[in-house]
Amino acid sequence: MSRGTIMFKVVPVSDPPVNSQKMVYVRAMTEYWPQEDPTIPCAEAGLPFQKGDILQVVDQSDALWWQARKVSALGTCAGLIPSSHLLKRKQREFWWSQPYQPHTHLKSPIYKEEFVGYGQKFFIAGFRRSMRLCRRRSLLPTLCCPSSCPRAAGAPYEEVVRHQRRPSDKHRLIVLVGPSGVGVNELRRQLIELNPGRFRTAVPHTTRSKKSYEVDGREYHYVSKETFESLMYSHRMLEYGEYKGHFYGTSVDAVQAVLDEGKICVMDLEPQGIQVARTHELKPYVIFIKPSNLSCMKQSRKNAKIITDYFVDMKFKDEDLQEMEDLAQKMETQFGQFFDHVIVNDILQDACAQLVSAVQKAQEEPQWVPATVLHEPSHLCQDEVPLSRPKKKKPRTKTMLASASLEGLVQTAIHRPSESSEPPTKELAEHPEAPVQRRQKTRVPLELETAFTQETSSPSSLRNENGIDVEPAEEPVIKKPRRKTKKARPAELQYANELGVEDEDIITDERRSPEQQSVFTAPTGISQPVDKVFVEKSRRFQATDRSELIKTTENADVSMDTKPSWTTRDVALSVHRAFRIVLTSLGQSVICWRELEVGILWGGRKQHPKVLTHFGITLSLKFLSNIINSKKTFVFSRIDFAKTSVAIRNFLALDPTAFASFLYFAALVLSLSQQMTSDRIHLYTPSSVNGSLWAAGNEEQVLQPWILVNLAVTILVGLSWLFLSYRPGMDLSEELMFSSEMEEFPNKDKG
Ligand SMILES: Nc1ncnc2c1ncn2[C@@H]1O[C@H](COP(=O)(O)OP(=O)(O)OP(=O)(O)O)[C@@H](O)[C@H]1O
Repeated sequence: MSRGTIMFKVVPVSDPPVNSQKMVYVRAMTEYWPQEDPTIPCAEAGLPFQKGDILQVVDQSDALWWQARKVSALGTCAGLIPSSHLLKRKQREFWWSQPYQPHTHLKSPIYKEEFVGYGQKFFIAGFRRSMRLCRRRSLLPTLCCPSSCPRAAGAPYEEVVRHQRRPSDKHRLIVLVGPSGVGVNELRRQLIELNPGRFRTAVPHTTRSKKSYEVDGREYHYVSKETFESLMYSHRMLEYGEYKGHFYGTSVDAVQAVLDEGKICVMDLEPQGIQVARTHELKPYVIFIKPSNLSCMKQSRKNAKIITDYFVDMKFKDEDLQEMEDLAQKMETQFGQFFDHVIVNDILQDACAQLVSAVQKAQEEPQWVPATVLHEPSHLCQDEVPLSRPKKKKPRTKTMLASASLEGLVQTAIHRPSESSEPPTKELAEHPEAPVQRRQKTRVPLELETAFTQETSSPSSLRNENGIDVEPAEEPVIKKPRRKTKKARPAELQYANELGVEDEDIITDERRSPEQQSVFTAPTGISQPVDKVFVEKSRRFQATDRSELIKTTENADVSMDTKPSWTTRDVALSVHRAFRIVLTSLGQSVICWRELEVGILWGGRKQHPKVLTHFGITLSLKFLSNIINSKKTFVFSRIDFAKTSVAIRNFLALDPTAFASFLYFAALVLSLSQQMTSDRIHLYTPSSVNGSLWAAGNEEQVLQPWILVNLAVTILVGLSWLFLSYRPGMDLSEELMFSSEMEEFPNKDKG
């Protein structure tokens, strides 16, 4: 259907296989459908791929369109795929064209502590606490997650190499990922129980204090908050969270310790944490545990229980299963490219068998691993695919490399990181990729990027080897902003950064030599910082003048509003304090009322002299004890009654606070023993009156023990108040409200 001149580019097949030296394997981090891409020069020649597919890139000589085939179908013809740079650009354009969607977070981890195989000789700590009930609480899921770094997330291809672990190497870390409730912990537990000598989990760190039955390094590593924070900030934590005011997390070193023992470390991670774990030292193998379909799950989870925060076993409801399925889908969409293996957990035994076999394969069979992980400690926010250009080796090595490359098997020892930075070999210099450097400095309008078959008559344009019309390197459009950039560099760069201009958008004077230019990163489409930036206003993006925005930023009062927002904890504390004030006031009011009562009774004593004299004395005593008793809320706030053993120990050690509390407690019990008499006194009517609770003549008999008990109560309360005055400022109630740890007990099902 094309008109005008059609130009074909015919490249002779070089000897032997096409560009074998440039054969690189990549994992697709996104999907691509050529039939839906209007910019592809020939949709039929396009190679569709999905996230996670491993592609063999056989030709990268074109800046925009590479040729590749799927490793799963190496016998087929190579097809066209967008180059890394072009695909990234397409992704950005696609992103901008999308309506605004608030970021949805996946759940974040918290930790549960649990014995496994109760009565057996090993512990498993650090199991996640189910988020089902407690997820509504405010947690601090501050995951240090480079995947949230848009640059890392945006890399469309990731270079991978085939890696076979040598028997002398440490084992690869096994990471299990899955939606809450799918059975991640169950499978891990089963795997470890199967062979505790071979599999282990990493011991997590916590900032909470050790319980009496715990051993440091067994359930947890107990560390100070400062130590924990330093681990966090030095990126030594694979993931961490806060629960009940304490930090919990699993460190790289804890995993390393298991691997150093020669065991296989099995841990579960939230998908956001996978990127952090992808290091040279851990080489994680990620297994996604996926729920089966709803009807199967209803059947298989008929008797399963959800372990909740409160240790109440609950059955799965339909909506739980639905939620699990939805979450699994979201995880797959967002993080599927990082999964090395997927296991559908339907029949538990089957899933467990699959897990054992997958773990075995991960350790003993060749696998595709990210090149960065294999070469050196990873650079977490590395944006582009490293895309090293394999160096042309001397004949002997070359054969070895070529054959290894062809087999798709490159050993660690062969593939050295230095290769990417090494200067090109002679052969490379002989066949320079057509003006690579010029392409780097050239801005190709997007519409021209696909103009393989179009003719252009622009006299000022050059034509690159692909027949793409490009503007010459010395073209003024490029030069102008470059000079400008140079002049206004400090301020502009600062604003540029504020406004999210990426480094690659800024033209500098540096000219990269073709030697440094990786064929993979051919940055043909370098853009310039434009005058307009898109700013989100009223839930959509609108173009705004960059200079205006800078002015606004300058003029705006940028002082941060550091006013802390109210947390649930603050509300609880305020309510507690308010209650304390109300209770105290109430106590004072009761005392006033007593005073009034005594007054009234004394006033009427002529009528009932005997009884009322007793009343007067006893009520005065009661009045005194009430004054002191009104403080009892505070007395009991000085001791943690939940920890009875500690309280008794303190009492025996004659700790004044514990002693005072026990005296109060005794006083309380004594006063309750005479409560009935107290009620009769309150309802006193002379025995002569019809319906009186008092029999004539026995008032004294009833009142005698009442007076004695009240006397004892008053003495006890007085004494305890004396003891308390040793430590007047102590009040544990607020602390206990939040920091009391729940005493857990073994789960029946699992015990
Ligand atoms: N295939 C299965 N068939 C039947 N029951 C299962 C299966 N897999 C897991 N279960 C049960 O489902 C419940 C939840 O499993 P588990 O605690 O392992 O989930 P999880 O993925 O670790 O979730 P969470 O992170 O919320 O703790 C457990 O009672 C477990 O025994």
